[in-house]
Order: sequence, then C-alpha cells, then structure tokens
Amino acid sequence: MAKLTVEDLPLEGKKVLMRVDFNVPIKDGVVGDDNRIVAALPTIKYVIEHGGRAILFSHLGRVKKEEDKPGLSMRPVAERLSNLLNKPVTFVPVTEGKQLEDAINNMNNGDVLLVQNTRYEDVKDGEYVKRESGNDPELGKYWASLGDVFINDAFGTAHRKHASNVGIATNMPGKAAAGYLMEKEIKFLGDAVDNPQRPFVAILGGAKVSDKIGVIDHLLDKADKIIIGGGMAYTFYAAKGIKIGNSLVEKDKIDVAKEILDKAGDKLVLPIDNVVADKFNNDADTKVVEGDIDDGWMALDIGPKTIKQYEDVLKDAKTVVWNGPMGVFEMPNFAKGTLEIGKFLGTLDDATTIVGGGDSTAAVKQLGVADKLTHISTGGGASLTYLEGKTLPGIAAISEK
Ligand SMILES: Nc1ncnc2c1ncn2[C@@H]1O[C@H](COP(=O)(O)OP(=O)(O)O)[C@@H](O)[C@H]1O
Ligand SMILES: O=C(OP(=O)(O)O)[C@H](O)COP(=O)(O)O
Repeated sequence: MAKLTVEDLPLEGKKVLMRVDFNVPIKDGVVGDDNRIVAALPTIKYVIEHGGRAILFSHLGRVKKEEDKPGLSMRPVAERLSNLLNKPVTFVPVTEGKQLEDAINNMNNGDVLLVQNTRYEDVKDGEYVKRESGNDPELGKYWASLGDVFINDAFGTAHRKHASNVGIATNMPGKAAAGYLMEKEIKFLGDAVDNPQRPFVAILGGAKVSDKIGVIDHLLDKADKIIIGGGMAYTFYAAKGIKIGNSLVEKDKIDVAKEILDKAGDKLVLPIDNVVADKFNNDADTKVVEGDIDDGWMALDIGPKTIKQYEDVLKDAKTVVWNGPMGVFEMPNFAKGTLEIGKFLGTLDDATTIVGGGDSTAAVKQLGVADKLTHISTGGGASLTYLEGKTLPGIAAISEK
C-alpha cells in the first residue's frame, strides 16, 4: 500500500489523534458486541507502547436532535476500552473547548483519552447543523489543531466524508496515516477484488437487490462466479418469469435484474429450490419447492439442492467474498442455508474467505462459524462500497508515502 502507516509516524511524546470506528451496539448503558473496539486495539497499543498520547475520536449512532445525545454518549465505550487495555482511559464528555484542550494538555506519554461522540457536533443548540457529518471545514481544522499526527483506523466509517476522518486528515497533510485495522481491511478486500487467487466466487444475499446492484455490476467483471441467495434472489426469479408467490420482490428492479442476467450468462447462479412458508414467521407451515412458488407461499431460505449446488461451485474456490445471508437466518427454521454455506466455507482450507456486511457478520457469529473464516470485515457499508469499486473518501484522504 502506498499510504503512510503508523510505523512511518513519529510517536514518542506526540499527541496522536486517532479516528476509530467505535460505533458499537449499546444497551442500557453497556456495550454489546465489542468486536470493533477489539479490532482497533493493535494500533492503540502500538501508539502507546511507542510513547504516543492516544487521543481517540469516534461517532456512535446518528445524532439528529438534542434528546439523542444522552443515549449516544461514548462513556460506556471508554469503560469497555479501559477494561480491554487494562489501563485507565480518560473520557472527555465534550467534543470541543477548554475541557477537551485541558485534558489533552494534561496527558502523559502512553496515556489514552476518548473524546465524546463526534456526532454530538451534528446538533448545536437544538439545530441539526451536521458539522461532523457535513464535514464542516472549521471543525476538521479545529480537531486537527489538537494533535501532532493523525491515524485513521476507522475502516467502518471510510465510506463517509466527515470532519473526524476526512476533515482531520486533509488538515494534516503528510501526517495522516492508516492504522493496522485499516491496512488489514484494505489488504483482504483489495486483494480479493483486484488480485484474487482464482477461482474467485462471490456470494451475495440479503434482502434487497437494490443494495447490491453496484456490487454485482463491479464483480461481474472480476469474479468467476456470483452466487445469489436471500430475498434478492426472487427479483431475479421474477425477471426470469419464474413464479415467486408472496416472496420478497422489488418490482422496480426487475428490469435491472433482467439486464444483469443478460450480461452475466452462466456466471450468476440462482437457487434451484427454496424453503417456502405460508407466513413470515418461524412457526409457519413450510415445504421445499423447486422452481415456481405458488401464491400464498413465500421463499424464506434456499433449499437443500441449492445448498449442494452452491457447495459444488465453492469447493474449488481459492477466494470467496460473502455479503448477505441466504435466508431469514434470524428465524431458526430459515437459517439452514446461511449456516450450511458458512460451515462449508469454514472447511475450505486453501481458500481466502472474507465476510463483509452487518447481517452477514452477525450471521456467521450467531452460527458459530466466524473463527473458521479468514477475515470478517468490521465495515458493512464500507465493505460494500469497496466491493462496488468506488473510492472510499476516508482512505483517499490518508497521506501517500
Ligand atoms: N428470503 C428472504 N425474504 C425476506 N428477507 C430475507 C430473505 N433472505 C434474507 N432476508 C433478510 O435480509 C436481511 C439482511 O439483508 P442485508 O441487510 O442486505 O444484509 P447485509 O447487512 O449482510 O448486507 C436479514 O434481515 C434477512 O432476514
Ligand atoms: O456501522 C457503520 O455502518 P455499517 O453498519 O454499514 O458497517 C459505520 O460505523 C458507519 O455508520 P453510519 O452508517 O451511521 O455512517
């Protein structure tokens, strides 16, 4: 990678601004899945072990009105980070001003400080002003002025052009580096898409084809096969004139689906059978049907023949990228397709297997197969944007070597 990395920066005694993605689930004031915090630890540890003063910035959720703020405080994140690092983390409950500046000036080498949710800046005096999300130039400049160097380790936010990632970086030319997590994500996703070991198979699922059109388009030129599952498969069924009953469909995307099918030829693989249900409920009556789905029935998972067919496509793969579940995996009776594909990926010892996407990541974790895969991306929207072949502003703003 031609970008500056943490190892290129002077750290000893420096005020090291770090953008991390600590946008984690919080329930009743306690952090749930802390994977994103754990994923940022290598860079934070490197900085403090090399005598840097780590000043961390992250957003949490979306702040649109004053009342959103209390529930979206970073305080619980500071507590979890402190536990994970096994050392104190100073939490500063504001995003600008004397309290923040004094706290930074009081830091010693090796200390860690976490700034309040950067999206508190989106609401001022009750107005939704989007200073952070709108990349207000004054805000990026101010935050940049608080430190000596900048490290962006927030891959999950890299598809956003906000003050705390792009704003700080552009105000610190030559001093903005990628953290280890950012490097790792770019390496796995970048190699998979641009330099894959072949055969390269993409598995795309999830609810809507509209979310994945850009990815399918980009990967049609790159992948050897694209396996389709989940709700979006039935818009492709409709495009082929296969009956879909009450299955999920995006009627306004049927034409696009037709174009994709024409372009893809046999590169795109669709389910041959499905588990259909008489209602959207785990306790629904179910049956497996091939091809046409009758009215009154909806497809909620891929069927056993499809699982077998997909395993056949995957068995020789050397690179696999997976985004989106094969069915309504949240309901145990419709989780089998996602589970079996996940388990099978875990057996592919010679392949690089990469999962991106919020629900796909939740699925492989919930199903207990995450440990067997090569790389689970910390970014949903960011990994999708990457797979679409688009530039991620957060990455583009990092200084070149
Ligand atoms: N056949 C289906 N019918 C309706 N919903 C489905 C179906 N298959 C999957 N889904 C739903 O799609 C959602 C995930 O889609 P999406 O958000 O696109 O995935 P990701 O976050 O991994 O990109 C899940 O909530 C899942 O229940
Ligand atoms: O969780 C995130 O997005 P993701 O769920 O698509 O990975 C990122 O932190 C970005 O958050 P945002 O979509 O509120 O800008």
